[in-house]
Amino acid sequence: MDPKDKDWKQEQDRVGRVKEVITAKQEKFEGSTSNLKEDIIDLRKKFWDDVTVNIDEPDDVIETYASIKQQAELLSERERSHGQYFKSAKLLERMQSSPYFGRFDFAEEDSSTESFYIGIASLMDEKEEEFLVYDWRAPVSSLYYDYSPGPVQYQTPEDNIEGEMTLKRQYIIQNGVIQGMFNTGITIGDTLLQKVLGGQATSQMKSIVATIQKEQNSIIRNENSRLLIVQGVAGSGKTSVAMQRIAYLLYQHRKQITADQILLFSPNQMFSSYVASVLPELGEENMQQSTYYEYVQKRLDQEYTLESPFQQVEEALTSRRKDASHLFEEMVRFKSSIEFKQLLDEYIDSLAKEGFIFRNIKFRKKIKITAKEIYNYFYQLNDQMSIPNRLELVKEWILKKLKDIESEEIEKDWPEEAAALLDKDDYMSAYQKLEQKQNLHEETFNDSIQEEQFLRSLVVKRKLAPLRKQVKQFRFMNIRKMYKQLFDQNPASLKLPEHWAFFAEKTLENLAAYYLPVEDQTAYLYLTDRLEGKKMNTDIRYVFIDEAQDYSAFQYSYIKEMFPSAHFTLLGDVHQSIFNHNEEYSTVLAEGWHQGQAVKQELLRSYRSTEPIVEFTKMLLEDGKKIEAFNRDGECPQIYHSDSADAQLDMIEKVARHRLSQGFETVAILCQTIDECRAVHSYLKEDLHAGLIYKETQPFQTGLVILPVYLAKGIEFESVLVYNASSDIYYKNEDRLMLYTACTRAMHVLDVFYQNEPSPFIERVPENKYEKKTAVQL
Ligand SMILES: Nc1ncnc2c1ncn2[C@@H]1O[C@H](COP(=O)(O)OP(=O)(O)OP(=O)(O)O)[C@@H](O)[C@H]1O
Repeated sequence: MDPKDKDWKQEQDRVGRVKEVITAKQEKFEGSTSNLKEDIIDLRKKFWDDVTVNIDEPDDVIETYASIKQQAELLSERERSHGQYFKSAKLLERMQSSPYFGRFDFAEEDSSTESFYIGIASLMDEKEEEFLVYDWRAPVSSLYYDYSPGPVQYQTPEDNIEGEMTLKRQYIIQNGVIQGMFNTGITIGDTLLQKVLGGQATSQMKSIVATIQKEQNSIIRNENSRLLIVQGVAGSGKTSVAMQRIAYLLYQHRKQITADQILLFSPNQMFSSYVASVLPELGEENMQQSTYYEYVQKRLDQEYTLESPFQQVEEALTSRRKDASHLFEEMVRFKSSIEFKQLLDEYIDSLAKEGFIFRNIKFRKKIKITAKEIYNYFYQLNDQMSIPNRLELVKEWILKKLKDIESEEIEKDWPEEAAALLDKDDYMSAYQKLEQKQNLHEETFNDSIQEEQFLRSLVVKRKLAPLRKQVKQFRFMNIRKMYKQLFDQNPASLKLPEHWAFFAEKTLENLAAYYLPVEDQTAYLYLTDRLEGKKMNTDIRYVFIDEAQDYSAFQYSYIKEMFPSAHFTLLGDVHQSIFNHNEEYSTVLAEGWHQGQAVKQELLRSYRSTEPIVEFTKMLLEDGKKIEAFNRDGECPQIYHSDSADAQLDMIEKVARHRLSQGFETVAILCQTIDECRAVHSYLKEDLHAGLIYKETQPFQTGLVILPVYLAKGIEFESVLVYNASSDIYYKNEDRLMLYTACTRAMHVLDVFYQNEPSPFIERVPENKYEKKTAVQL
């Protein structure tokens, strides 16, 4: 449609009217926020003036407490409202520039036609009577995403509404001016989607709210399933859908849940920062975000050197190149499986009868309670009780013993000596405490004997405090030795897998060095939790797992138990598994977790890459035929042959330079290993300013970057150069998936380089799907 059109003028006039309403609301808002701000400042300043502090009598203390609490609640209520106002003000600001992105005309049966305008938030008219804009998440808005003109229906909480859609229209509005307007047919504006997808990549993921596709909408709005599993091909919008779904849930259940009750497991920290701006852009707060590895680190980092998942891949790739034993792979596979979890369960059952390992309890270098004593106490408890319950009793028993130890120690010489060494501040605060105590007991004289006793007791209590804390944290049991015992004693009662001797040897070596590889981490946590009693998180209501194909079956089972009150959304792609867990993800896909409650959805259309790139990448897979490309034109992938390492590097340099000169803002050279990345990096001339990314903690950056494929997961680049896609590098099935992952990171252009022979996976791609080159002619 063009600006001379009559409709265009009418629409622009409407945008103008809506903007006026927004301006009026903004002014009203400013008034209320500044009042609120003043209120808050005032409240903070006068906090203590309005609180009655009196601690003379117990009743006064209670009153004082109530008064402080009331004042604090008032303050936090004002602060909350201010936060809410601030968020709404930001949304209004955004809507000033672009109040809505879509419209449809709809007539309910036997009623007249009404126009519905859809935007990032709802907007009422001046009288607060009619909707000028509907929030994209409102029930009626689903019509916009699900239907083209014709008969339609949608679901409200109460009813199913049917009717006729007579028009569907999309807008690009910038700074309050309509830049583009399209009437759309079957899918939501190919034209708009073309424009969006043809744009530049940034270091932050964008929201797709204006162009959500029908198949994506059904995932975003899925309400009923306890477990929603999405299998979506590369670039099909899984991450985008996850973010939109979170925004939808926050809107739909705004009275019941808050953003901190939603947790997203993301593949790495770089990815976490990549998606961090999507929700704020939609006026919502960010959910909690963590990588699984961060969770493991929080719990085990102090005791062990932990292998990161990326070190695990790197290790696997490097040892494979050295042709190291396939037994390593076998071990990782076994330890990631449910069979290992079952083996641990059997082992834990056996510990209920014998074999538990405790630590001696020492105080001032002397053993006060021996491990044997604790052992005897533990096993004389009723064996019908669970292990955690018995340990709870053991803990109480030890704490009681520590009380006796405290009394004995107070009478010894050392506390007196230590008391003499207390520094002035400590001494003064002890003295004040004592005085307070004396006052409370209405004793008016200063008793020096009592003072000395008080100081002794203070010193002993302080010295015992860390030990008490450790006991409360169950540190009196030796998990490490019990994990070790499983491997070095091979308990006869357990059914051990083939190659166990090899697994045991390697595990014992690692434990001796206080090194915990990825495949042992979940097992170790599981053992700890089963013994101590599970650390469940019942606050979290929704768990999202992105790159779900990279989690092992054992991890799934563990995560599921960790969040018993949560609904789960898993988003993954079996074709992008580079941690070798794709079999398990296939099992999760096939069986689900919660029998009968799992819903599976497939996304087959790829939006990220141009059609020629998708047509090429799908042929890399054995079963990629059903992947559909979105019709976006572009250059054919270029495949460069070279006959030496230097020639290849030389070509890479030239092509990277060319891609940058074409104006691409994000250009990535993807390699299999970090060593390769380093080699490429040191070859490139300095004026290219290539960034080397070798750690997952580095932030996403624009310009030219070199990184291993496994760190590029979930992320996209306008231009991708794949280094060394040669027959000796990408040849096994896992390599096929890695090559597919690498090539599917490209949005607009893809260049693949190899030396001597190309990977067999490239060879099977029909030659009309790419352009073969032996030299760089630009
Ligand atoms: N409906 C849509 N409208 C506009 N852009 C979309 C839409 N769906 C997906 N995209 C875009 O396609 C690209 C890929 O999306 P996203 O990263 O969410 O896919 P993915 O399935 O998670 O990919 P991968 O598994 O390959 O990491 C992004 O640039 C995203 O903005």
